[in-house]
Amino acid sequence: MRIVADENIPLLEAFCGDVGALTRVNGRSLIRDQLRDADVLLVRSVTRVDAALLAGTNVRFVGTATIGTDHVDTQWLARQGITFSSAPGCNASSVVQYVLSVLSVYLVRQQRPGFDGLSVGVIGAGNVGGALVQRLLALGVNVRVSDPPRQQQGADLPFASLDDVLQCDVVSLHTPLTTAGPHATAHLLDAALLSRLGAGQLLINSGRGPVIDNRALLERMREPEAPLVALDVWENEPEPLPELVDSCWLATPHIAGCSLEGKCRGTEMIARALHQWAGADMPARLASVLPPPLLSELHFTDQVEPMDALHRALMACYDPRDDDSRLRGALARADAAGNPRGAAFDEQRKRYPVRREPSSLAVRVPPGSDTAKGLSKCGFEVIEASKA
Ligand SMILES: NC(=O)c1ccc[n+]([C@@H]2O[C@H](COP(=O)([O-])OP(=O)(O)OC[C@H]3O[C@@H](n4cnc5c(N)ncnc54)[C@H](O)[C@@H]3O)[C@@H](O)[C@H]2O)c1
Ligand SMILES: O=C(O)[C@H](O)[C@H](O)COP(=O)(O)O
Repeated sequence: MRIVADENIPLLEAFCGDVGALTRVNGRSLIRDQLRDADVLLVRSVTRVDAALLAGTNVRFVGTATIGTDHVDTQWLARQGITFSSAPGCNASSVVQYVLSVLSVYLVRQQRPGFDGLSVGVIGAGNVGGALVQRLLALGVNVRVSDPPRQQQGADLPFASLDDVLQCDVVSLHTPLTTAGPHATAHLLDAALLSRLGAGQLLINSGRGPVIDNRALLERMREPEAPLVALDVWENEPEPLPELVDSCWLATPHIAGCSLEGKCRGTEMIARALHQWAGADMPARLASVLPPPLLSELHFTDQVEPMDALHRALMACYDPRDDDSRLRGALARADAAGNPRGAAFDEQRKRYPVRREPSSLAVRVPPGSDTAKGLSKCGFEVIEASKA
């Protein structure tokens, strides 16, 4: 079996080496000629998988190590009898970590005492948005959810109208990108809806870029009383509007889901599907290839304010300002050298530093304290000092 795979899917040799011979490729520039002898194609979100790429090839299995599937023409694959598999939920906790860290920096910036009393509107409450809602409710946040499909299914969530959701202090987008059907999300936030957001509000998009009309957002940000904006995803990646990047409070290169754990889960999920399709037994290797949890030096005493401890723990694990400054620096260097900005954007993703999720960080705290409770609610491994 010949497997062609994106060079940015980690650990494939360990997980799929027994199924076939692996050839690594740049997923962004992949063309049909490179798939002549391939039976299997494994991609990330940067490869458009459709008739233009696959017609006339022998590829019979396509896997994407991602949650999102908008880059794959699944209907065409089904018509051709090509098996398709994705990795639902694989990096959901990584995206939740990104949002919690962004919120924590926002709270400090706005000089708010903590999560308690903050209102957050979540648009799309599936694997990512649903997990975020549970974390936020546990932290005492006033959460409002817009997710018409889940509301129609009778899910138990604090549903509200889109109008009400847009009045929250923070609005966070977690829908897939869809262009058809009653709940299509392409340009869901258009000029009219963006005009309802005002100064002091924060808009976060870590779903898919085209869910917000990026030109309309740029126009809105040029007007008075504009909201703060944190974008991880963009229209026309890897070449977002330069002025939009400049106007954002936090600009990151589509890395919200890029924790080490999230990437490894993505690999494991498509490897499992591939083994099943090939009729082979899956090697149980994830535990042995993942680095162990960090042995943290973080240690909080009775003196620390719970919100201060939570902020410091979140930042110790992941500070989105680091990704923001790396992206801006890379784009500025590309501009100065006359190099393409898209290559600089992609390079930030390819060379992304190892990022661990809160569950991998052990924090020592006084037993039974509010600090212990807050850290647990954000998913940290809490060691109460008396037991340490
Ligand atoms: N930035 C990143 O690195 C990153 C990482 C992971 C996922 N994502 C994106 O996040 C998206 C969501 O991930 P998920 O795992 O939660 O997907 P999911 O399919 O589990 O959930 C999506 C939710 O959106 C809801 N929805 C659909 N149309 C809607 C609409 N018009 N308005 C409101 N809600 C709507 C669905 O009912 C569903 O509950 C993915 O499709 C992917 O595009 C981005
Ligand atoms: O949909 C997803 O899972 C994420 O958007 C994905 O992790 C990020 O894109 P990628 O690194 O796979 O290109």
